[in-house]
Amino acid sequence: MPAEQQDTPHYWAIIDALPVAVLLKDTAKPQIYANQQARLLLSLPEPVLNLSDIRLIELIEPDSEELLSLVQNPLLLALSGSVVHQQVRLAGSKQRLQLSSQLVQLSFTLSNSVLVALTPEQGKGVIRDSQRSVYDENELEEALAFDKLMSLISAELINVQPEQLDIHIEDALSALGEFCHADRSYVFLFSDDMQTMSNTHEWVRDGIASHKANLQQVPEAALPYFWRVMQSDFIFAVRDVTLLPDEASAEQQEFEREDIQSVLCSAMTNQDKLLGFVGCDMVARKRAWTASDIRRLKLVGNMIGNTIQNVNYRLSLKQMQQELMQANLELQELASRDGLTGIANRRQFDTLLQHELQRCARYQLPLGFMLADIDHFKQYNDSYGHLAGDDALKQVARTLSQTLKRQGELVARFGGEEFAILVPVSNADELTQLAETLRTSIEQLQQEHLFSAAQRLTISIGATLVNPDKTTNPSELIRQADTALYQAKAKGRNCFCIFQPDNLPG
Ligand SMILES: Nc1nc2c(ncn2[C@@H]2O[C@H](COP(=O)(O)OP(=O)(O)OP(=O)(O)O)[C@@H](O)[C@H]2O)c(=O)[nH]1
Repeated sequence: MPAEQQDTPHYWAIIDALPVAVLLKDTAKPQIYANQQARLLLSLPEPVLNLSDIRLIELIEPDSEELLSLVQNPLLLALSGSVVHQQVRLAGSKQRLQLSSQLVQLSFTLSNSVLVALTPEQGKGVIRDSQRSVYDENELEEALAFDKLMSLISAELINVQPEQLDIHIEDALSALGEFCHADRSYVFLFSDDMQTMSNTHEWVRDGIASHKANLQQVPEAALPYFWRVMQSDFIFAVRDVTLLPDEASAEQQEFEREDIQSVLCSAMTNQDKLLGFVGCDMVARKRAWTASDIRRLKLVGNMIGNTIQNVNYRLSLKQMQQELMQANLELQELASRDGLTGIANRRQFDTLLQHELQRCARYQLPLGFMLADIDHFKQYNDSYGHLAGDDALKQVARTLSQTLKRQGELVARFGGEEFAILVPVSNADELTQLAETLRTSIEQLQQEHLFSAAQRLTISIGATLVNPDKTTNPSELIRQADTALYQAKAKGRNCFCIFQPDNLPG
């Protein structure tokens, strides 16, 4: 086994004894080694650390006295492979420290290592550089331009409509690719069960091949090393993919297939859950990713991750609302139907009658109303049984409904074996014709009823025609139709009567 794959590098004894605080990380491995001086300076109990231990070290920007956020944390940036030279102060200490990092190719290792030295301000660090600021002038201008562009894109993303989301994400990716001088930039999302990842959005420089179509539902097993590093460090920064360790052979093959020389990916998270990642590839040449590249990538990743979450929340809220509305409609429908016959029930009828009376009063239209009642239904039940009675009710309901098909016509179960019928007729003749049609439609069913005069199932109908005004009372209409029905029963059944104001029951 090569030396750099063992738990502690064999050259460690030399670094451990240095009189300067040094952190060392092999870029291909998650562990970070702190030498004796670093352990003393940073109060670290163990020499082997991981990135989460480093996140706990609070650093302060000594001029502004501001606590450095995770995104600006120079220790994390340095250990992720960026070259950093920056003054910092440890929380709780007054001493200014010079934090300097360097990527080194140690002759006895295969991959790159990052050396981070923390030296007192006046001291001479082993890898201390000239006193240059983190950014040179060009970088500063680029950083400003990028930030301006991002604030424009993020403003548009705040209330982005779901159908516009892809365009805005692609804009952000193209800005990221251009400013990081990359050849490709992209977004991958993990499936909910974290078993696969899919390339959802991509930007490619002119002349560079796209691989998006082949990168759908890529299983964890296809890129195990990448998956592991991403889950533990939330960042995957590789300057030269040929220097990846042996355990990353699957990744090396995939990078080769896509002609990738350098790659940089940063996780998109929501409350510590990995949603996916945003990344950049170098195809034409290698690139030692800078602190600015990482900052940009994290910014774009956060922006896209938050927007996707936001759109998903809004979509699921909308879907929930629609489901609720649908359930409500179904409930309303259920509450307005008669359970046995399936036609409108009394409650629905009352609402519609009120509505029709008002409509006809407004437009000065006549309204016809009928009550239809099955003849000798008690005897039908008694002779053929209650279930046969139920079937007869269903059959009558279906026949009446099928006979009345015109707009505005309504048949409802009024109660027991009685049906209420609303018809927008224009005169008494029309009402008479309709009543006769309904009566014969039941008679023609030829449903046996030996205890009825016609020897078959029949109905009697009481009908009335009104010219409603604002004062017309629904119960008056019902009373009139009921009076006419009583007359039809008295006349011998299987017939209809139209209400006449002077025809009082007798
Ligand atoms: N099977 C069944 N019968 C019902 C239902 N609702 C009411 N009935 C029956 O309908 C019958 C109505 O009887 P009555 O009001 O005496 O009238 P009728 O026998 O039809 O006599 P006329 O109306 O005078 O011709 C009763 O026996 C009720 O039990 C129902 O949902 N199913």
